[in-house]
Amino acid sequence: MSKLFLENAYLDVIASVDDPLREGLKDTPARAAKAFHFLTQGYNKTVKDVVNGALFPSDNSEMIVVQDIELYSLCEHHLLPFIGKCHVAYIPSGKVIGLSKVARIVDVFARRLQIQENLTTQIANAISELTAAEGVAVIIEAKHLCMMMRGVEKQNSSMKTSAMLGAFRDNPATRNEFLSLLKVAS
Ligand SMILES: Nc1nc2c(ncn2[C@@H]2O[C@H](COP(=O)(O)OP(=O)(O)OP(=O)(O)O)[C@@H](O)[C@H]2O)c(=O)[nH]1
Ligand SMILES: [Zn+2]
Repeated sequence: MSKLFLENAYLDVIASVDDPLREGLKDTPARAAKAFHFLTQGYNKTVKDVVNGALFPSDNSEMIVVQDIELYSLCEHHLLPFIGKCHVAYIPSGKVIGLSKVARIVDVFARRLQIQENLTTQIANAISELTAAEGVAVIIEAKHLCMMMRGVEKQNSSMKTSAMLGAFRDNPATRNEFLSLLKVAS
């Protein structure tokens, strides 16, 4: 989508409630277009690009947990933010992934228009495909502004979603180990 198209769209949005040419608002369409482009940058990225080949051979076959990855996304129903934390675990099978790349993969999918359930599954599937791990688990805990600052206006509820693949789905002991590791660290 062209930058100008987006700026004009924001101009119309602002004009529906205020004078878009008044001093305080005159640069807002350009700023808002830039911000929206940033918030949806995941559409311009692929997992392969962000991982940049950072997969390393390893004999380790124990659970690896990356916890409390901050997450900012936009709900596809209202275009309002949902904000929270993502926890990722995997059991490697011959290779491990660069630590920062786990967070980068989260952002590839979070920086799109999303519902939390699909975001969770997409992250898990991407890590599974990339690493061919024995198992992958993803948990997201998030608060949705569409439920807080409008609509039902509940300030304290949050949603937890999970995706469990491979050993995490098949083996309750593996799943429990992951859940207790999260508790120990929090
Ligand atoms: N399952 C799920 N629902 C979401 C997510 N983000 C927003 N929603 C919900 O999407 C639903 C859209 O419902 P609609 O009735 O079409 O829209 P609405 O009239 O704005 O609904 P209210 O929010 O209840 O005022 C709402 O229940 C939202 O809470 C998400 O990530 N997952
Ligand atoms: Zn919403």
